[in-house]
Amino acid sequence: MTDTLNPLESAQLQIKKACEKLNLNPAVYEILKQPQRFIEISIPVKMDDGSLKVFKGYRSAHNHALGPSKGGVRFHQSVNVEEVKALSTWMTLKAGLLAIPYGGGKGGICVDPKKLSDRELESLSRGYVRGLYKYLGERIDIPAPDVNTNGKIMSYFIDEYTKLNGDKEDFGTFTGKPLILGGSLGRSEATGYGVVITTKYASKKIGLDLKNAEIGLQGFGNVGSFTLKYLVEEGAKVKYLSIRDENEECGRSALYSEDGFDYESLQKYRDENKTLVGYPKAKKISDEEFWQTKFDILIPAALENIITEKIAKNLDVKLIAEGANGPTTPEADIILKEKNVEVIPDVLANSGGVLVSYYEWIQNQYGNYWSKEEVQEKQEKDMLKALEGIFEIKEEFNTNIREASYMFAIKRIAEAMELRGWY
Ligand SMILES: NC(=O)C1=CN([C@@H]2O[C@H](COP(=O)(O)OP(=O)(O)OC[C@H]3O[C@@H](n4cnc5c(N)ncnc54)[C@H](OP(=O)(O)O)[C@@H]3O)[C@@H](O)[C@H]2O)C=CC1
Ligand SMILES: O=C(O)CCC(=O)C(=O)O
Repeated sequence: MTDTLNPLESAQLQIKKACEKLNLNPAVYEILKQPQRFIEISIPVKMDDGSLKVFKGYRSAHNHALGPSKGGVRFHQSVNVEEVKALSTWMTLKAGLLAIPYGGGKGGICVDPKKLSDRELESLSRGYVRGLYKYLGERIDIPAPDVNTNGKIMSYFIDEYTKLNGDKEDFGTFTGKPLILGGSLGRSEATGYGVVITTKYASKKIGLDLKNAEIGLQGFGNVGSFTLKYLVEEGAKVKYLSIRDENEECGRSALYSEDGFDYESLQKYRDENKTLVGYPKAKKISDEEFWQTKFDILIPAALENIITEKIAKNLDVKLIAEGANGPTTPEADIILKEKNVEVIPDVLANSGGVLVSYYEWIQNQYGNYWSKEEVQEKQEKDMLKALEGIFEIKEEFNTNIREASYMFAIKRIAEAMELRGWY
């Protein structure tokens, strides 16, 4: 069997299985298998050397049964149509399982932003909004950060959007903004914090002691870094970290620290060097050694299709928490199931990001801002509610966490679609 590596097919397969298990009207799957709206744009950018480059941009609004579309914008050289569609599908499920009033959205630009100057990046970001602004809005479609985008990009987005939208300062049209532009405390931390909430919950369910667990993490960006920070706050140690390493043929290597990594020190090194390659307080190990390590918990928090069939066959792990979107291929997922590895799926594990984006959107509507403690307390409460509902379904249907999460989310989305007369 070869890995298909198509994230949209993978999302469709998972939805189909959940719909069948719930014995839903086949119309539910027919509606959910494709986005309701998909837009492709070309963005011309005048480069610093005087030349012109045209970049491809996309925005997918998967399903608006529960409310406006919501989801991040990714700047990466591998962004493509299928990927954006799949990512928007997963967003619909995240909103469904958290019971927040959104549909799924996602966007991206096919670009390696590390190769652009600050001016080129700003021009590209503004071009993205110029191409799409008619389809964005706090009641239509609400973008946020994802891979290689951040509060600075959201600031360009909001500024360009406001200019094109008759100077209406609808700050709720974008989330993940800097605090001064209506961002929420706790949003930067939210996805990693949520990964830790779900990991702690699932570890307890399967009798794993987080404090003594052997933990491997991949990625030290927004999600990976805060996952590490909050794991350490829980008293856990992360000793293995898989990183991007362009000196290696496979593009990756890993770091090993006997005493466990320290968040501040990694962050400082990465800020100064723009990479973790050469981090002095750890031993470099190969990508191969990383995947051959016996882990209790493995947290992929970088990109999709990382855990392939080949990797899954050799993995020795008890629990996987998918911090990234789509890190496990469908074939690998079958193998993990056969090996009784528990997997907290992306739609649950990393749903803390969109949850706190929702809080940001609420705060923008009221112009009234919450403390970080209030945000995190509410995040924990809302995520525990979803976890409890999902684990009830897991037990009732004797299934795994991925399928139970899909079923829990789809039940709510299907009900909304039926009430709206869509089937
Ligand atoms: N940000 C959010 O709120 C949310 C993000 N997600 C998902 O989480 C994942 C990570 O997103 P986010 O943290 O925001 O993105 P970032 O761009 O902040 O970080 C990505 C990280 O992955 C690393 N990386 C890239 N390629 C590889 C590789 N081949 N091997 C190992 N590490 C690699 C990057 O390293 P380097 O810095 O060296 O390039 C970086 O540390 C994505 O799948 C995203 O969709 C899901 C929900 C919400
Ligand atoms: O905060 C958001 O709306 C975006 C979150 C996101 O893109 C994701 O969960 O993948």
